[in-house]
Amino acid sequence: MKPIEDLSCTMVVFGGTGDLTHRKLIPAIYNLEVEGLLPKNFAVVAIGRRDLTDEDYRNKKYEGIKDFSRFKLDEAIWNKVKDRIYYKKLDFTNAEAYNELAPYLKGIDTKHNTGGNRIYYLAVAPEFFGNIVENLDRAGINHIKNTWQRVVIEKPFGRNLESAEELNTKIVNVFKEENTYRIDHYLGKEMLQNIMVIRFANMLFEPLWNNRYIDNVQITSCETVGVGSRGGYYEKSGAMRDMIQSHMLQLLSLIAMDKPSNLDPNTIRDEKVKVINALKELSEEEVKENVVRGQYGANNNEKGYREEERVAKDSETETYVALKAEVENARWAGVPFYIRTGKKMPKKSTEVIIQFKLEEDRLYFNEDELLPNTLVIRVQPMEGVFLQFNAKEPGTRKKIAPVHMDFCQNCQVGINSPEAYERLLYDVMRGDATLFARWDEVSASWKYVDGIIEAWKNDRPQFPNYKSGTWGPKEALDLLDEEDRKWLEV
Ligand SMILES: NC(=O)C1=CN([C@@H]2O[C@H](COP(=O)(O)OP(=O)(O)OC[C@H]3O[C@@H](n4cnc5c(N)ncnc54)[C@H](OP(=O)(O)O)[C@@H]3O)[C@@H](O)[C@H]2O)C=CC1
Ligand SMILES: O=C1O[C@H](COP(=O)(O)O)[C@@H](O)[C@H](O)[C@H]1O
Repeated sequence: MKPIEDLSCTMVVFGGTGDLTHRKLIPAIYNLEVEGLLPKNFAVVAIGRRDLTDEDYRNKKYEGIKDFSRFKLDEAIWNKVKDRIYYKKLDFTNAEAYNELAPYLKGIDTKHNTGGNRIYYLAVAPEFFGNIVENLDRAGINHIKNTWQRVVIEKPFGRNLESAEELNTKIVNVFKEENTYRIDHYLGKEMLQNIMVIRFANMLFEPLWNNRYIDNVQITSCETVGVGSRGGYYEKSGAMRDMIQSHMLQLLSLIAMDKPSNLDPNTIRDEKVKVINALKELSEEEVKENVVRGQYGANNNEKGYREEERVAKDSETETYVALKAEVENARWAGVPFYIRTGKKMPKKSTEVIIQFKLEEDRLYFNEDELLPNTLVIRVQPMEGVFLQFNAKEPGTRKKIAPVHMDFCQNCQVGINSPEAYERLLYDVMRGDATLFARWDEVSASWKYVDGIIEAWKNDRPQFPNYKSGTWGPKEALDLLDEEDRKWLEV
C-alpha cells in the first residue's frame, strides 16, 4: 500500500448538493479522516446549482455526517475536515462556466498543496456524465502535467447498451481506461469482498457449488425507503436500471463465477464477465413468464410512488423487479437464480440464499422435518454467513430438526465495518480499480437488461400493484410457486 502522503488530491464532486453526496460521500470522507486514511493535502469542491456559501454548505454537511456517518460526530475531527470542503455554484451543462472553474480549482490545489492531482466524481444523473467529461476536457481542466486525473462515474452507466457504448468511448478518450472508475458501490461492501473468500478458501463449499447439489439461488436486495426526493432521476431509471443492471448482476456474477486462476483483478473480472455473458437471453414470451415488475401504491399514511415528488401521476416506472435468470454453462444448467429488488418493502436487507438439494438416496425419508441445507450470505444490514442443516434432536424419540451455524461478522467486529464508499474512495486515491466495474462487465449487463426492457415496451403494466410496506406483487410469489419453491426468509 502506498503511504498516504502520495494520495494528495482535490476531489471535485459534480452533484455536490445531491442525495448521494449528502448521505454517502461526505460522511465517507469524514470517516476516512477518523480512520487516519485521508491524506493531509486534500480538498473537496462540491458543485451544485444552489445559492450557498462555503459556510452554508459545510453546515448542511455537518448535519449529514451526524445523521449518516457510522461514527459519532467528533468536533475535533470535523474541524480538521470542514476547512477542506468548498462549495462552488455552477451549471455544469454550461461549457462557458468551466473557464471560471479551471482557475478556481487551481487556487484550491495550491492552497491545499495537492500537487494538482484530481478526482472528478460524477454524482449526477446518468444523462449528464458525457457532457461533464466533454466540458472538463474542452476547458483543459484535466490537462495538468505530472499529475494524475481520475474520473469516477456513478451508475447506471448509460441508459442502455447503445448509450453506454457512446458514453464509454467519450470518457475513455478523455481520461483513458486506467483513469476511469465505474463505481458500483456494492463491490465495496464487506460481504461482497468476502464471497470469493468463502467460496474459494474453504474446501467445504466449492465442491458442492454446482447444479448437482444446488437446487436454486435467491438474491434479494430490498429497501424500506421509497424514492424520496429522487423522483426526477428514478422516473428515467426504474429498479431494472437502478439496481438489477449493476448491483444485482454483480452479486450474481460473484456467486456463479468459476474459480479464477489467480487473484489478479483482471483474471477475476474475466471470470465474472463470463457469467453475465452466459445468462440466458429471454424472448418476449419468456420475459412475461420469468420477470415480474411492480410499483408501490399508497398504504395507510405511506405515499404511493405516483404521489412522490417529480413523479408522473400515471407513471409506469417499476420500483420492484423479481426475475428468474439462468446461467447457461455446465456448472449451472438447470439451476434457477431468482433475483428480486424493491423499494418500500417490509425490511431493509440484502442477502444471497443458496438452497441445496435434498439428498436423493435418503436414509431418513420418513422425516417430514428434513429440510434442504441452506447457506445464507448476509450482506446487509447484518453481515455474516448462516448455515442450516439437519441434526438429531436430543432425546429418545429420534426426531430430526433443522439447526443453525451462524457466523455474525457484526457481532465480532461491531456494526462499524467500513462503508463501501469509504473503501472505494480510498481505492480511487490509491489508483486501485480492482473493486470497480470493467467496461465489458457493464456492457454485458446492459445486453441482458436491454432485452427485458425492450420486451416490456409491448406489455403495459397495471400499476400500482403492491402496497407500500409489503413484499411486492403476488406474481413474484407465483414465479417460485409454479416451480414448487418459495422465497426463503431465514
Ligand atoms: N442516492 C443514492 O443513494 C445513490 C445514488 N447513486 C447514483 O448517484 C447519482 C446521483 O444520485 P443522487 O445524488 O441521488 O441524485 P440527486 O438528484 O439527489 O442529485 C443530483 C445533483 O445534480 C445536481 N445538478 C443537476 N443538474 C445540474 C446542473 N445543470 N448543474 C449543476 N448541478 C446540477 C443537483 O444540484 P442542485 O440540487 O443544486 O440543483 C444535485 O446536486 C446517480 O447516478 C445515482 O444513480 C448511486 C448509488 C446510491
Ligand atoms: O445504487 C443504489 O443503491 C441504493 C441502495 O444501496 P444500499 O447500499 O443502501 O443497499 C438504492 O437506494 C438506490 O436507489 C440506488 O441508486
